[in-house]
Amino acid sequence: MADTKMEEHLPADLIDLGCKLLLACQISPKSEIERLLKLGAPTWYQDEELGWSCLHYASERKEPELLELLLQNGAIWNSVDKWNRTAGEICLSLNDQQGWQIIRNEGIRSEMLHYALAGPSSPQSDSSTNIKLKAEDKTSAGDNLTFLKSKLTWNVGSDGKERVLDADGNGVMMGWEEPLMVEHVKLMTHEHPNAQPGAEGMTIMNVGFGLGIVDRLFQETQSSSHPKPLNHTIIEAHPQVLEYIKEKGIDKLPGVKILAGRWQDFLLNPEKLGEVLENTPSGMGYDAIFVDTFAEGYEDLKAFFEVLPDILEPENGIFSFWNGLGATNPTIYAVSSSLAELHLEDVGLNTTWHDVLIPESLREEVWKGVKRRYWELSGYKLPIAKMSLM
Ligand SMILES: C[S@@+](CC[C@H](N)C(=O)[O-])C[C@H]1O[C@@H](n2cnc3c(N)ncnc32)[C@H](O)[C@@H]1O
Repeated sequence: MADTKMEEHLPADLIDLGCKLLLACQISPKSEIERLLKLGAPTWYQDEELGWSCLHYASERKEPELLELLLQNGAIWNSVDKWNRTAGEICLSLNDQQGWQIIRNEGIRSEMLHYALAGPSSPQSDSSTNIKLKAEDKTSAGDNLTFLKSKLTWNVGSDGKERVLDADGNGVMMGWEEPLMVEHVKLMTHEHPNAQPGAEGMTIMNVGFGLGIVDRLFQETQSSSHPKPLNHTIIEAHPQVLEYIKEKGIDKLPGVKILAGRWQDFLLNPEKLGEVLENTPSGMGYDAIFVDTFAEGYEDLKAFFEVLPDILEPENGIFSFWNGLGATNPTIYAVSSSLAELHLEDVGLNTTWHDVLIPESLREEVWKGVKRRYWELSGYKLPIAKMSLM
């Protein structure tokens, strides 16, 4: 957004061209916009009043070629206005599916390119145009190691549901997510051969205990006719959550094994990986793996994807994860979900998406007393991924 301090350092003629481009994107023909771009008009420039970029203004015109022209000339697909809306949201509000797809596709292209250029082992590189799927702060919600040292509080929210908050008042796990966890568990277990009557039971790995909702559901889905999990491994890193697990006797349940530490300590360390696979019959990998941690970003999730071929049972194994990154904005959420699908494909997994509606009532009451709202959408995209058969 054009802030006055920044403008002091910009050449006056660049600011002038930026303002002209914003105006041209509202009222001028494409030829005039092309002329300004040739003169070097900055496509990243945003006005002060609304925080709108040339792409926001152009989105109101429903002219696909104009959006393409601006994107080809460096317009930033995910720059947000004062209300956290990208140009994609302007298209959605005008029911312009074509315009929205152009912006979303540019998001996917640019994010994939970013990761391809960053390479598999480079440090967390970043650029102003790529999605900030990780807060850049060192507070508890933005940094995993800070979070793991912070003090947690268990309480009941005004929606009557239990929740865990971190030291800064951010929701680590909130009871409103239970219906979504129910869907995850259903889709991961119902059709699996090892969960059918008479079968031996599934081998399950859950990363991140939180309130233990998903773990309770994994135990409960097995009825008198369906077997309980044969093995249920939980990886959890926060010392207070580990205490809570002991207090509740979760670690004493048949088949349950607690691995105390970060998932990175177990799964990215070849010596420990053997220990993790010992829990599965003939070391072939888990039947179901679910990941839902806290204060981790897309880079961490992608690193998790990369170990899946070593830990997921290849024939019928099912992987799913809490799909919460970018969920404060529909366009960014769509791009981050597609990015995950493409990166899962890179490691040999096919993803199907299940759309789950989140009722309005669940979206309001729950946030009282919580510092940072992490969910703004009416729907949840639930991923189910399996090894693709060659
Ligand atoms: C959102 S909660 C999980 C909620 C859980 N799915 C449920 O149904 O209640 C996240 C959990 O992940 C744990 N965690 C965070 N980072 C972790 C890491 N790197 N490795 C293992 N556990 C982690 C947190 O301590 C917290 O208990």
